[in-house]
Formats: sequence, C-alpha cells, structure tokens
Amino acid sequence: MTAFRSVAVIGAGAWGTALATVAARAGRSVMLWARNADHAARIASTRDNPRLPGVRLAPDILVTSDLAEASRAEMLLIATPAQHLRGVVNIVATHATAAVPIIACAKGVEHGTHRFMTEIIAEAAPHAIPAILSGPSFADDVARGLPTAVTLAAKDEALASALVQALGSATFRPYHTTDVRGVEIGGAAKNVLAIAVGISVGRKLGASAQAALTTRGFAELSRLGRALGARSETLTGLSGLGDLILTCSSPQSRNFALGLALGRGEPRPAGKLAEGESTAPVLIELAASQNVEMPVSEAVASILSGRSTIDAAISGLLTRPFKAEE
Ligand SMILES: NC(=O)C1=CN([C@@H]2O[C@H](COP(=O)(O)OP(=O)(O)OC[C@H]3O[C@@H](n4cnc5c(N)ncnc54)[C@H](OP(=O)(O)O)[C@@H]3O)[C@@H](O)[C@H]2O)C=CC1
Ligand SMILES: O=C(CO)COP(=O)(O)O
Repeated sequence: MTAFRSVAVIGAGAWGTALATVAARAGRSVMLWARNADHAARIASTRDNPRLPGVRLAPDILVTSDLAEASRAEMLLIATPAQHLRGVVNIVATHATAAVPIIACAKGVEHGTHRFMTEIIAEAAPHAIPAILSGPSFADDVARGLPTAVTLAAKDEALASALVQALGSATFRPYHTTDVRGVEIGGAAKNVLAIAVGISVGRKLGASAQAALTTRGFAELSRLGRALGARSETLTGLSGLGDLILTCSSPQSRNFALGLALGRGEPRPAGKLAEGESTAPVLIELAASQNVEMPVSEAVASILSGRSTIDAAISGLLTRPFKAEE
C-alpha cells in the first residue's frame, strides 16, 4: 500500500487549516487549497488564516487555489461545509488519480438527496476510495497540538489503518474502523443535538437538564444509528458519544454557541458555520423515513424553521408521555 507521501486538504477554513497542520506534523508533504486566489495568496505569505486566528502555518505547507494541482495528491481530505462537498468532489474527480482515498472531513447530510458524505464521494468520484474522519476535535485544539483522538473509517480495514498511520502523531490520535456509516451518523447528529443543549443552557434550564438532554440526545442518535446499520461500539465511541459530549458541553462549539445565543434571545454569532442548522431538517426527514423518533432533534428543527418558539418546543418535550428508558 502507498505510503501517502503527499496530502491535499481541500477547503481552507478552520478545520482544513488544522488538518493541514496535522498532516504536516505527521511528516506528509502538504498542500492546502483555498477557493479564493487572494485568500490563498494571503495565507501563503502571512502563514496565518483569519478563519483560524493565532495559528501559524508551518513553512513547508503549500497553499494554492489551483484545484487541479491539489487533486493530484496521494490522499485528499475534503474540509468544505457538508452542503458543498459534492460540488468540490465533482471537480476533484476530473483531476485525481484513480483509486485515490478521498476522506470526507465535514459532518452533515446532503439536502435533497439525504446522502452521507462518503455516499456523495462514491457518486461524484466513482474511481476514488471514500473514507470519513470524525470525532471530538476542535480545529483550534488540533492546530495547537493539544491531545485529540478521532475516528477514521473506510470500508477496507487495511486502507483505514494505512490512512491512520499516515495522519497520526503524538497529539492527533486517529482510531480506525470499517463502520463508515456509524461514524457519519454520529458526526451529523451531534451537531443538531448540540444546538438543543446550547438552547437549554442559554435558557438557564440548569446542569441537570443539560445532562438529561445530552443523554436523551444520545438515545435518539443511537436509535437512528441502529436503524441505519451502525455498530454499537461506533455509536458509543469517539465519533458518536465522544463528539456529542464535546459539543454539548463547550461554547467553543459553534453549534452549542448558536443554541446559547438562541436560548438567550441574542443575535446569532456572525460568520460562524453551525452545520447542525443545515443538517436538522434532513436528519428529521431521514429519521421519519426509518420510523425513528428523534424528539430533541425535531424540537431543534422546528425552532430553526420558525415553526415553533423555543418555549413551545421545550414545553413539547416536557409534556411527552412517560416511557421506558432505552
Ligand atoms: N471547526 C472545527 O472545529 C471542526 C469542523 N468540522 C467540520 O468541518 C467542516 C468545515 O468546517 P470549518 O472549516 O470549521 O468551517 P469554516 O467556516 O471555518 O470554513 C469553511 C471553508 O469552506 C470553504 N467553502 C465554503 N463554501 C465553499 C464552496 N462552495 N466550495 C468550496 N469551498 C467552500 C470556505 O471558503 P471561504 O473561506 O472562501 O469562504 C472555508 O474555507 C464542517 O462540516 C464542520 O462540521 C469538523 C471537525 C472540527
Ligand atoms: O465537530 C466539532 C468538534 O468535534 C466542531 O464542532 P462545532 O462545529 O460545533 O464547532
């Protein structure tokens, strides 16, 4: 199996920048692609990306706006927002070498198609090998070299293990698995649930409610996961419960921070991508198609769409019939 000497990170937001840093630390030759040429030139000369302030890019990371050039790397990490992954992979596919691993690093589900990230890669780049990287890891922590552990999934175990070897280092510890769908479900669902928990904290409902919502959120994430064939160890692992704990407990999470602002009745944080917002309606549609109940996620979807006020949604959760815990 190839040693994956060269890595391209597609998408120079906070996460893409952190991942470029990770790959360089792991000894790869790294190219970071930004869609805007001026943005790419500015990052290349200042070694600083305003999307991840305070982090200095290693001198050997090349920054480009040439997607054809970036697509020729031996391993590709796609770190654009989930709803833009298909558009980028459509172009990447016309330049990439056959059987190149394309690792989705976004967390979400595509609008309209209900496709998970690796399904989009399989459709848009049929000769590539799709994989997914997810887990509890804030870009800022990762880029600063604080200890983090994540999950990397690919259908082929030997490949998943090789990708982990190529990206891992003392402070960035990927675990590998073949449960691709399980990893995707955890990352997509936790963002929506973090908005719910942020709302409850913003409304000052207390630490007990925060724990209850996080736990009942995990119950619904797990129900959907089981319905879609995820393994239980994935759901309770880093990319499931692990990421849920992180994002439901820290205002560093943009999804939690969005919920906090909504709960407090404050303006939403400007310029901060909260993927749970675009995932919520798709997640609900997906759950309905599987006859899976996701009341916490439904409450978030109805608040975000304006179908319900925060207080009505909370009261809806509090007046649900009592039931057995599962
Ligand atoms: N931040 C984090 O801690 C983590 C984020 N993630 C996930 O990574 C994904 C990206 O998040 P993050 O990097 O934080 O977000 P940011 O908002 O920081 O960056 C998004 C990046 O995507 C680019 N982009 C936006 N639209 C397009 C498009 N149509 N085509 C190509 N590129 C586009 C933006 O370009 P431009 O700058 O030109 O607008 C920007 O570089 C999300 O799915 C998120 O859930 C996962 C783990 C951790
Ligand atoms: O996915 C993340 C941490 O694992 C980042 O969370 P936010 O997108 O909510 O900031």
